[in-house]
Amino acid sequence: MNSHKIPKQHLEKNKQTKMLFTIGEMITGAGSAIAGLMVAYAMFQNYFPYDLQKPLKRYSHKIMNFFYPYIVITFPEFQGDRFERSKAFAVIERYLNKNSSKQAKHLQANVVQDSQAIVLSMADNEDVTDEFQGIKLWWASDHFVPDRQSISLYPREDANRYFTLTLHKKYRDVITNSYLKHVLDEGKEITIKERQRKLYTNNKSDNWYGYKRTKWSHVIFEHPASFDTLAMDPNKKEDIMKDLIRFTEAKDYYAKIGKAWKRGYLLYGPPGTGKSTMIAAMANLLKYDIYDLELTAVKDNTELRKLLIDTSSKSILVIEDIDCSLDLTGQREKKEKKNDEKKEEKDKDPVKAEMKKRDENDQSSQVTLSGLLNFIDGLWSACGGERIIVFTTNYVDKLDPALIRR
Ligand SMILES: Nc1ncnc2c1ncn2[C@@H]1O[C@H](COP(=O)(O)OP(=O)(O)OP(=O)(O)O)[C@@H](O)[C@H]1O
Repeated sequence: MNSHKIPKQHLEKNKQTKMLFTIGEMITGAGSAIAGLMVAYAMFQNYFPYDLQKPLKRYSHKIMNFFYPYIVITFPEFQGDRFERSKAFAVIERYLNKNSSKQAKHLQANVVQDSQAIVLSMADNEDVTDEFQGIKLWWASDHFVPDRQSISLYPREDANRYFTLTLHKKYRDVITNSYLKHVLDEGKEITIKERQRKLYTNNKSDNWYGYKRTKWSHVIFEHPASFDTLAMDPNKKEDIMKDLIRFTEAKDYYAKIGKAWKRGYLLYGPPGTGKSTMIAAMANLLKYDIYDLELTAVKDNTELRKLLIDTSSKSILVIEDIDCSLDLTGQREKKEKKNDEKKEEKDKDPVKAEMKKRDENDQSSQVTLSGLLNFIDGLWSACGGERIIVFTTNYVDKLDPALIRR
């Protein structure tokens, strides 16, 4: 018997050709299936009664959901009246940044307000994976174009970006309870780290309302002072730095002992001995903003509270020259004395006394010591979270003991 042996090389080549053939067939098959589906969908849209389309779509969606084991959560970039960018979207963008810059091949570079660096985020149709407590999750970025044709002044009307998070049904609780909080916390942390730090000062309440309403005005904070350049006893310097760092890491401790996450410092000494420089060094060390509160521009305790509410966390609130800003140096006795004098004056010339009173009210701040103490240590002090309050004075002996005791 004659056996005709086919060479091995030939066999391999044949095999490859066959495989290519099968893949080719598969692609052609898939292509025609998709084309078929598209034709069917177009016919469905054109010929199926419009009123029946909606319920049919709803039911098919329900059936799909029953078999589909994943949950998809959408985070749109713009919500509500669409003029304000969703804070959650911005924070998620920052969070995903760390994964997307490694995993995604197509990135989008944005200059984000208040950020000192260019923010890279994944472009549309890109996706990245994340892992949380051993659970795998998928984030994707996309956009949709609204069907309605409307004229809008809004530049992004035609491109509504959104992120989707896909997870398995069985992890729903872990993800909604812990993972999303983790994403928001970490995203916020990154945002704060990369933000351009600011130096704020309070405006008079006449500017708080109307078109340009703002309680605080700001400039970019770029003071070069640091603990390295500060001339002071190295041990004291070390103590202060450690104390500051400990404070920033003590969120749980403050929560455990039931105290507001605050820390107060009183810097005192003759003019030009480095009090302001120390504050700048503190802000640079902790990467905090500074709110320089000009107490003489604050009318009363209510305004003081409003200003406090309007500050952000991770900031140093500075009240410089507290002895000059407010008459806290034995203010109570002085007031009594003044009241006696006023009574005498009123008896003599009531019109003149009233004029004087109005004038005084216009010029001087009505912020009281108790208002200030409430601001530092009372109920209102708890709002806003992580914050350091620094007072400076040239004359520590003149201060009311109630202020120093805190
Ligand atoms: N200990 C210090 N280390 C480094 N620089 C200092 C120190 N003390 C003072 N200076 C320098 O002296 C100048 C004045 O300091 P600074 O404004 O911080 O003093 P101050 O105590 O806040 O004064 P004031 O009470 O008038 O506000 C700054 O330019 C600062 O650089």
